[in-house]
Amino acid sequence: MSGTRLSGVGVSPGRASGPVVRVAEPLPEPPSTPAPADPAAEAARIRPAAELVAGRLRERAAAADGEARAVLETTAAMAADPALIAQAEQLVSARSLPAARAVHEAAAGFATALEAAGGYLAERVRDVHDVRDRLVAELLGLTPPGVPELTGPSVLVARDLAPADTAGLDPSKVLALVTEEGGPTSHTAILARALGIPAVVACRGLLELTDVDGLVVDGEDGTVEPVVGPVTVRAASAEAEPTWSGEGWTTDGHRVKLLANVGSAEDARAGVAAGAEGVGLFRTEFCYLSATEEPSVAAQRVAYAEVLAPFAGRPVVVRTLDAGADKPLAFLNTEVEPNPALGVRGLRLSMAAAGVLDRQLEAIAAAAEDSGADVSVMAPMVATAEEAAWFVDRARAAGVARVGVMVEVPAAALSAREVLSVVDFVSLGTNDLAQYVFAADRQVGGVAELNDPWQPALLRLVALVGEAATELGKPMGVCGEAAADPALACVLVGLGASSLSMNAAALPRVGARLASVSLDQCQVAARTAVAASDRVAARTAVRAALG
Ligand SMILES: C=C(OP(=O)(O)O)C(=O)O
Ligand SMILES: [Mg+2]
Repeated sequence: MSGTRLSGVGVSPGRASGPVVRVAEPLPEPPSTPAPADPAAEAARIRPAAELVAGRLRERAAAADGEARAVLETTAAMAADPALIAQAEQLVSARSLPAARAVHEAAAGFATALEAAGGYLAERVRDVHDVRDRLVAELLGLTPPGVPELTGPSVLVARDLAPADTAGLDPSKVLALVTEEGGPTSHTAILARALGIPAVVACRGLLELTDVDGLVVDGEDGTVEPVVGPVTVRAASAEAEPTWSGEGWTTDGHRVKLLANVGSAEDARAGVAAGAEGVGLFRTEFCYLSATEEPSVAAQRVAYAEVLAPFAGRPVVVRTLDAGADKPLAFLNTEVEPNPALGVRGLRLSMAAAGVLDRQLEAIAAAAEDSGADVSVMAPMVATAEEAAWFVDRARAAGVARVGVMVEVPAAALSAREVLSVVDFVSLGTNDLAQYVFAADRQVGGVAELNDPWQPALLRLVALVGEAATELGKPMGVCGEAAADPALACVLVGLGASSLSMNAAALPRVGARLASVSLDQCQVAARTAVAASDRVAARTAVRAALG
C-alpha cells in the first residue's frame, strides 16, 4: 500500500525502492543533573552497558573482513576499556553525576589526552567519540547517531548527512538516499551522484513519516512514495546510455572539452571509464575529510598521484584545499565561526596558513611528475584579482606552469577582467556562485529553489565572465553542477565555456546533447536563458531553442 507522495529535489538520478533505515540524529550532550538517588546503583549500570556495546561491535567485526574488521575490533576494545569504565564509575560516585554524563566526561578526558599525544593516537579521537556516543545512547535508551550498520539493501532516510558519512556509504547496500534538508549542490548531493546512489534532498515532511515500511525513490523527478506493508527491493537499473563519441563537439565542429570532477582514485577510474577527456576539478579536500592532522608532503604526493595516474598524458586541474563550511578539515578549520560559508575558508585559509598551501603545491608538483598527467592548479574561493595574483606567485614558485582560479564568489565574477588578466584560466563554480549571489545556503533545503543553476541572475554573472574570457582570449571552464545538466551545458557553451567538468555518470548525456546542437543554437539558447524572467521560463525557453 502506498501513502501520500512527497516531493523534494532530485539530485542523483535513478528509481529504486526498498525498506527504510533511519539515520539517527546527533545525541544532545547528556545533562549533569538530576543527581542519581543511588550513586552506587547508577555507577553499576556502566559496565554492563559497555559490555553490551562492545559485544555488538565484536559481532559486527566477526561478520566483516579486511580493514573494516580491524576498525570494529579496535572500537570494541575501546568500548570495553577498563580504564574508561573505571573513570566513569568514579565520576558517578565522586560527583553524583548521572551515568551518561559520567561517560561523556570520562571520554572527553581520554580524547584530550590522545589529542595531546598527536600523530596516530590523535587519529583515534574520532573512535573515542564513536564509543562515547554508543555508550551514552545505550545508557539513555536511544539509538546511536550516524549511519547504522545495514544488514541488507536499504533506503537511507536522514535529516542531512555529513560529507564524510556519505563518502563512506556502500552503494551495494544503499538503494537510495533521501534527506529532509540539503540542497542540490550540497556536497552530500555531489557525493551521492559520484557513488551512483539515487538521491532526493530537501524532502519536506520526510522525518514525519514514522509509520512506513519502505520508500520508492525517484532521484530524477525528486519524488518519494511511502510504502506500508511488503516492500519490493529494487536497485536503480543502469539506464541505456546515449551514444557519445568520447569527445565534446557541436554539430558544426565547435570543440568543448568534457571533463570529470573527481575526489578519489575510484572517481578517477570511473571518469576514464565514462570517457572523460581529463579532469576539470580534483577536489583534494575530499582525500582528507577524516584526517585529524595535516598529511605529510610524502603522503599527499602518493594520494594525489593515485588520482592523477588514470589520466596520464591528459589534462587535470587540481584544486588546492577548499576547507571550510560544509567540508571542514579538522587540521585547518580550528576556529568556530558564526557563518562558516562566509568565513576564513578556501583560499582565505591558505593565505592564513601559507605553509600548508606551499607543502600541498610541492606534493602536487611531485605527483604530477610521478603520474605523467598534464597538471594545472587552481585556487578555490577567490574574491579579488589581488588574491588571484598571490596564488599564482605561490603556485609558480612551486614549479606549476599553468595556474588558474575558481570564479565562485560574485565579486570575482564582477572583476572577471582583472582576475583573468593575472591567471591562465578560470573555472566557474556555479554551486557556490549561486549560494553567494542568492544569499542562500546550499546545504539548506528550504532555499533549494534559489540554488537552482537555471536562475537567470546566476547565468547573467556567468555571461559577464564569458565575455571577459573571450575578450582576453583565456579559457573559461565550468565545474559546478550546472555543467552536468545537458540543456544547461549547451547554454554554458553559448556563454563562452570552453570546457565542462562534471560527475562521470553525467558525461555521456551531456556529450550526446552537445553533439546534437550547433554553436549558434547554444548562443541563441544562452541569450534566451539570460533574458528569461525566472528559472522555469529559462528552462522552457531553452528547451524550445535547442529543439
Ligand atoms: C565546483 C564547485 O566547488 P565545490 O562544489 O567543491 O564547492 C562550486 O562551488 O561550484
Ligand atoms: Mg565551491
